[in-house]
Amino acid sequence: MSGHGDPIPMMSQRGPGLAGEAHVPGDKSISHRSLILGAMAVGETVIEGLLEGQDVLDTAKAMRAFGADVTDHGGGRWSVHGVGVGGFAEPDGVIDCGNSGTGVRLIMGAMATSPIAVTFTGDASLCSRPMGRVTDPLALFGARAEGREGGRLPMTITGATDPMPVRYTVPVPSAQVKSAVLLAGLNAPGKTVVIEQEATRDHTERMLAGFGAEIVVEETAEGRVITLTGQPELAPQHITVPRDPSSAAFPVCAALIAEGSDVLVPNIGLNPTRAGLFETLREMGADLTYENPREEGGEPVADLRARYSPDMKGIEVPPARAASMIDEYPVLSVVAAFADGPTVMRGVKELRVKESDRIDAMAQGLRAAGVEVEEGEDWWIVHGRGQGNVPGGATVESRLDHRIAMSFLVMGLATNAAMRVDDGGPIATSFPVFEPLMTGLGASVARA
Ligand SMILES: O=C(O)C1=C[C@@H](OP(=O)(O)O)[C@@H](O)[C@H](O)C1
Ligand SMILES: C=C(OP(=O)(O)O)C(=O)O
Repeated sequence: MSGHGDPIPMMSQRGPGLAGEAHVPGDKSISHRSLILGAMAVGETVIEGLLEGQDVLDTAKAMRAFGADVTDHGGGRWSVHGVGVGGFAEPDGVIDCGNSGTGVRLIMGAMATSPIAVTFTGDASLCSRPMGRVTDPLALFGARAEGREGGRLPMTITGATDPMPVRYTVPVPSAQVKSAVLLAGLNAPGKTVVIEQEATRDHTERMLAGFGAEIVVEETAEGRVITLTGQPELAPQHITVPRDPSSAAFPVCAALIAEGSDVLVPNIGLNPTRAGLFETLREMGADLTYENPREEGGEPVADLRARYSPDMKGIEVPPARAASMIDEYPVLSVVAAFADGPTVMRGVKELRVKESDRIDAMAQGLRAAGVEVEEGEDWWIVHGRGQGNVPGGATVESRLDHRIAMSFLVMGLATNAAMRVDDGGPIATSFPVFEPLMTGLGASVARA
């Protein structure tokens, strides 16, 4: 199990409101995939705007351990000299994916059809998360996994020597599982078919097509059927990473709840498989607009403008939207506390197996801040108190979970008394510039 530095206690409190432009970093999902597919291509892939958060840096390190040449040119520009599909070398040491579920699961898929044995580990959070959801389908290709009970890290995967293509229906709505199977399918001869009943983020499919793989996506009565032809030669790409909507969520939600705010968050990727939060906020009555909508690098992009919205109402979030905003429920629950009436969130069992059990982590912190929350295994309800009526004044545990830490720091910008988190360290996994970005907008967020 890898370590984590000394805790960084942080606090936030109400101030004059947020103003200005918030330039959030590159998309985490797309950054991981750029490095992994770059490492599986032949030749030099150039990546602009890579997220330099710890999760992605751990994936870069792993790609080097497999033999790819990964170089940081500064200013977010990186290059990867790939080793080709099936060209991964057996790493000398353990692959430590830190806090990153996406990193470990995608890399397991990428190596599972090569004849190498790889031991994976991570921090205490990652070592508590389920890996069976990935190792089960990888076993169908012929890979073997040996780990701790319950399919937990540390775990050694021995890749298939004679991989077979598979047909697999993903049993949980998970882009990580879908992607692991597709990446494994790259080095299996013939057609690998993945079926998902609920559409999840489709960055892997889009990027595989961009690298020249033969990939067909069909909407059928069975679900979304993705067919990948194995053993292509992937052509290196020039990738510009759009800015992360999951990071944009924090300054956007802060502006909606902090009195007097008016914030512009430019160049945000609005792929429909990711933009569910913004639709939900608009349905709640948020003053949130998409300015200058356009297409960049095959992804829809717009500038988001968020203004203080004192009259938001609680709503029932459509469960069908869950996958498109799965990482945004923690910060949505904060906004819901400032809306009038209940916000009902159903069909969200996956929240219990993220970096923390996010329903439990948010429910406990919200209650400590004076907000009533009800919960069940796959649902929760936040009873909004309305703007100006949220007490706050609590210290909450971030549980090695960046989104929990950032959500409560956003909350403290509008509660009657300051909010504190015991450890803001995990924020560096996805949003290393969170603190200067927020203070640059005038928010009172600080180490405490
Ligand atoms: O594929 C990805 O990049 C991700 C998929 C989601 O996880 P699941 O696949 O577990 O839902 C999401 O929560 C995670 O932050 C990133
Ligand atoms: C769930 C998340 O990431 P991962 O699964 O990659 O750890 C997240 O970033 O919210």
